[in-house]
Amino acid sequence: MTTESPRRDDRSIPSRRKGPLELRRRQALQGTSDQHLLDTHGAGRFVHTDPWRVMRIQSEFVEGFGALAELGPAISIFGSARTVPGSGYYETAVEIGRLLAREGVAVITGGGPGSMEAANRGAVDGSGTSVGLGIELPFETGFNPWVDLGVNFRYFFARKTMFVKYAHGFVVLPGGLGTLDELFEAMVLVQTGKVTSFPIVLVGTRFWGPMVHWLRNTLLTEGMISPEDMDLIQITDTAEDAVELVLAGFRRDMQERRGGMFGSAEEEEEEEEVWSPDKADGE
Ligand SMILES: C/C(=C\CNc1ncnc2c1ncn2[C@@H]1O[C@H](COP(=O)(O)O)[C@@H](O)[C@H]1O)CO
Repeated sequence: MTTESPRRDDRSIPSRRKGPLELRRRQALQGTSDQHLLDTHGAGRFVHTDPWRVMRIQSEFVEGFGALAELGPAISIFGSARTVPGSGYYETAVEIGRLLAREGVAVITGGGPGSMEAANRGAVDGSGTSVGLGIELPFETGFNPWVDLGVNFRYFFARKTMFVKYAHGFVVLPGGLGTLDELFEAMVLVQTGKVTSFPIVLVGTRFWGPMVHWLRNTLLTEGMISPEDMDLIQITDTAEDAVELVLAGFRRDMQERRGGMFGSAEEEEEEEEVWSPDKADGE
């Protein structure tokens, strides 16, 4: 039995061109790169590959940097997503947001409910800039209504970079695992010199006291941290103190910078003498 060759233009045979290739039958049915890229009907397998993920991660950094570049001085405030309006912690967070706003300092939070909402609320109340860096979670919570500039992240690590990069310090209210994660990440960044002049203020001596006690009486006594690591955190009970402490570092920093730029020649010489690399080598 002889088989006739199909005609080149037989429309019943799937075919398409891809650059220099001409593809037919099953070869032609394996979607184009453009289709994979543009198809919005359901998540294609391709979007779950690691190279694709890298692009998404990159875009989170690009969008975050773009959105926050012009923010000016800012403080990140953390605390439980479960703090209820009217509670002491909630009201303290509102007050901290308000006082910072009145100092012309933007408030950055995780954009969620509880203490995040309270701090954003205070920032709006104080006519300041209220930022929320949201995180995509399995249970959608969305931004709290007091976020004026919201950026949503899929990846915790990209979001965490923004909390540190665009803030001059952290204020940490009582919270759970999310808050502890944010607190300890900041402590490690300061401890390892990845960020400098970065005050971390804990609010709530009753709540944080046992943790500070454990740091001192277990981690420090067992040699897991150095005595100076205990200086990474400061602790208070009032909104006023929290704002004073967190801005003291920032103000000192600004003064030092201004001193460096506008200080007297003697001061600059003195500074140079202290930090001379030759002197440091000789030590
Ligand atoms: C649990 C509930 C909502 C969760 N929504 C959140 N939205 C944004 N950011 C969040 C959310 N939950 C946790 N975070 C981050 O962690 C910190 C609070 O976590 P904790 O475990 O409650 O201490 C907070 O600073 C955020 O950055 C609805 O009840």
